[in-house]
Amino acid sequence: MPPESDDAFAHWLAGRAGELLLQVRAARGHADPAALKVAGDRAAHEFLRTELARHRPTDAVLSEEDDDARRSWNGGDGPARITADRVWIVDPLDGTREFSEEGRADWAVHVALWSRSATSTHRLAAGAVALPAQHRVLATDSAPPYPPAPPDGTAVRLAVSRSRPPAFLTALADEVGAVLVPMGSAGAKIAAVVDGTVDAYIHAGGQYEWDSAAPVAVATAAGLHASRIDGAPLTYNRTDPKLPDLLVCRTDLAAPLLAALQSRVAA
Ligand SMILES: Nc1ncnc2c1ncn2[C@@H]1O[C@H](COP(=O)(O)O)[C@@H](OP(=O)(O)O)[C@H]1O
Ligand SMILES: [Mg+2]
Repeated sequence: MPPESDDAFAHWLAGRAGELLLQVRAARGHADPAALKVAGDRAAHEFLRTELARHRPTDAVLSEEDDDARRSWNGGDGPARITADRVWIVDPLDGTREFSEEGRADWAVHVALWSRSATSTHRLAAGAVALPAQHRVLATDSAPPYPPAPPDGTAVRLAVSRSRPPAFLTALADEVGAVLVPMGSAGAKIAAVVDGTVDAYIHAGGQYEWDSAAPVAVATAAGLHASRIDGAPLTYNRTDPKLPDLLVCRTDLAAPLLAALQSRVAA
């Protein structure tokens, strides 16, 4: 039986889905990357859906792999999650592209619980990010420590999408004296901020709630800054699941990075 508390359950779910993904990867190999992506997405999604239905039958679920997941609900009859008090926001396989590439470890499983009664602005009551190929799970049930500050004089290391980096980031990096660190998966990038491998993660131009919910729950549990790139709070379980940009960083970097982002956001 899985653990009872929501935090520990999220940790368990993400870890088990991650083990399943490692098995799918080992069994299928990398000869057909497109088929491997589909098999991984489906296996992790079905596992999460089944276990959530079994152990949290009255909670709603928003999963990237649901047919209508990307739909924006403007009035009318929305899905149960819109009025639900508790919604699991899951990305069964974040960094699908990297999962299909041999040897890469920058892909993740995201499991977050949004709760209407949570007091934080993002209302994420629990979260877990499994990094199966890195053999670790970051989760709110084992609050990660705040990352160590790098030695003085070290350039700011800025994690950025490998495949869809925001166009303005090269100029922004020049402005603040940062180096860009391309990496796959929002979860893997935020995990790299949590463990101090990089100092910040900036994304813009498109993403959905499931791409950031679980990693943001873990990052804020560690005391890190997480917001939209204009400084507004990240909010979840909205009628439109698009959440196209974010900044996650050490708190001492939030003000200078938001200031540098301000002109780009307005542009
Ligand atoms: N412009 C965009 N529009 C929609 N989704 C985007 C996006 N840029 C990144 N993402 C999503 O954010 C996640 C991390 O992206 P990246 O690895 O490029 O940093 C990926 O999730 P999935 O792998 O779950 O699809 C990717 O699809
Ligand atoms: Mg994703």
